[in-house]
Order: sequence, then structure tokens, then C-alpha cells
Amino acid sequence: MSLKCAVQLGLPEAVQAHSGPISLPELISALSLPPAKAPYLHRLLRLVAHSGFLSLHNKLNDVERYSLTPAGQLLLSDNPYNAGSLLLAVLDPVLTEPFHRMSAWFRSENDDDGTTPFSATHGGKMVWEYMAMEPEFATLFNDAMARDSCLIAEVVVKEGRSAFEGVGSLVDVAGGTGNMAKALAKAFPGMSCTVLDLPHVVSGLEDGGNNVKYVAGDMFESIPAADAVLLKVLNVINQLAVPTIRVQTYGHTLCFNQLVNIGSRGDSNTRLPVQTRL
Ligand SMILES: C[S@@+](CC[C@H](N)C(=O)[O-])C[C@H]1O[C@@H](n2cnc3c(N)ncnc32)[C@H](O)[C@@H]1O
Repeated sequence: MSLKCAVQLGLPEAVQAHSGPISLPELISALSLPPAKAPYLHRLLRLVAHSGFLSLHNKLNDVERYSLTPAGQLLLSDNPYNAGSLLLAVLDPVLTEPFHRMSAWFRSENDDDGTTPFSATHGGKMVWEYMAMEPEFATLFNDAMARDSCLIAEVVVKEGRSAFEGVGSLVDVAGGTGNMAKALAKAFPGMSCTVLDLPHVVSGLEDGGNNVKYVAGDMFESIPAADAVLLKVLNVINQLAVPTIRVQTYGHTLCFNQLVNIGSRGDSNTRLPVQTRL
């Protein structure tokens, strides 16, 4: 929550904009905060530094100064790999409120009606159902995931290159707005990529060039045929479902435990015999 506050205040940008490490009084002024808040900002800075996002420089003339660490640079809003938007999305009350209900949920005996802490908080709606009906939060969340994909895609392309050799077609299941697929299609021009996601996420998105296309659908109903399936965020599927997919459907993992071989191209659509309960 301290980090969320720092991001909302624009602290990373203010630290970055200063020529050299910045002091508390200089930050108070750069952020246009009331001078009386200085002791509290000092505590916040200490916490953010302790978490590894700021470096605390040796006291020069008894003045503490701060600069961004490499992790802190990821919080800058103009960083293409910005992680601040993901932070703001996951710490939005829409997603944090349900955690306040978890103990009550554990104690309740009506689990078989499918209620989750999220649905108990949000009028009975499951998370993706909620997003389909709340475009403002869905945009915040989808943009955050898209930014995250830029960072992860670069690592995957660099470190996991060999896993894609011989893959002519790939479907990114629950691929969001398609940044991962676009990055893979760019890195492997011979591979055609399909992004499967729910209609409210992909409808209206333009196919990204010759080798990226979007398919609106439900992964629990069918998945377009392809050489390989990419599941970037496994916890989209509940913990019980993941082994089910590996064992019953594909059996063999190709890459960073989220790319799964589904056999030869041209297979008929694959069904996942699982249900999500997020
Ligand atoms: C945590 S996001 C991950 C998005 C993307 N894979 C990424 O890592 O940036 C989970 C995605 O799963 C999608 N999703 C949830 N249930 C789905 C379903 N039944 N069928 C297809 N997509 C689904 C959501 O719309 C959302 O885009």
C-alpha cells in the first residue's frame, strides 16, 4: 500500500526528474505536498527504500537523499515495462476488498453454491463476469496486464527462444489484449499467433498484422487448433485445473511451464474439462 501511495503521488517521476539523488525537502516541493507532511513522507520513503525501490544515499551534511533503484525505474509511467499500472490494478479496492472477507468465507458452510470471496463482495459476480460489466476497471486491468506482457515477452523471447523452434502456430489462451502474441509474432515471423480471450476483452481489437489474429471465446468451451498453447498466467485457472490440463489434455510442457504442446497442427478444437472459480 505504501508503494501504491508512492506511485499515486508521482514519487518515482519526481525522483527521476531531479538531477542527482533528491532530499526530503526537495521532494516535498517537487510533489507540491504541504510541508507539515514531511515527517510522514520521510516514513514512506524509508519503507519504499526498504522494499528495494529507492536507494538511500549516504548522508551528506546530515541530509538523506534518494534515487531510484532498477526496480524503482519500473514504476516510471513512461517506462515501456511499467509495473506501476499492474500495482495499481491489483491493489484497487475491487480486488483487495474480497480479501477482507476471506476468513468469513472460510467459515461459511455454503461453499457448494460457488460463492467466492470476490463474488460475495461484488453482488454474486465472478471476476471476469464483473469485468465484462465494469468497463472502467476492465480497462485498468487489461492495460496493466498488457504492460506486464511487454516485460515478460522480452524475457521469454530472449531466454526461451529454443522452445519456439519448430512451432508453426501458437494460441495464447486468455491472452488479454495480445501484447505477448504480438511480441512473439514479431520475434518469430514464421509463427502464426492466435489470441483467445473473452469477447469483452478482444472485441474491437484489430488483428495485429499477418500473423496475429484475435478469437473471442471461452477457453473452457474450445481452444483454436495450434501447434502450441501458451498460458501466460496460470492462476487464471484454478490450482486444481492446471494439473488437469497438463495430464488430461496435453501432457508435455514446452516452455517456462506455461507453454504446453497440444500435438500436431490441424487437430480439432481442444476441450478443457475444467471450470474456473475465480
Ligand atoms: C490475468 S489476465 C492475463 C492476460 C494475459 N495472458 C497476460 O498475461 O497479460 C487473465 C485473462 O484471462 C481471460 N479469461 C478469463 N476467463 C476466460 C475464459 N473462460 N476464456 C478465455 N479467456 C478468459 C481474462 O479476460 C483475462 O484477459
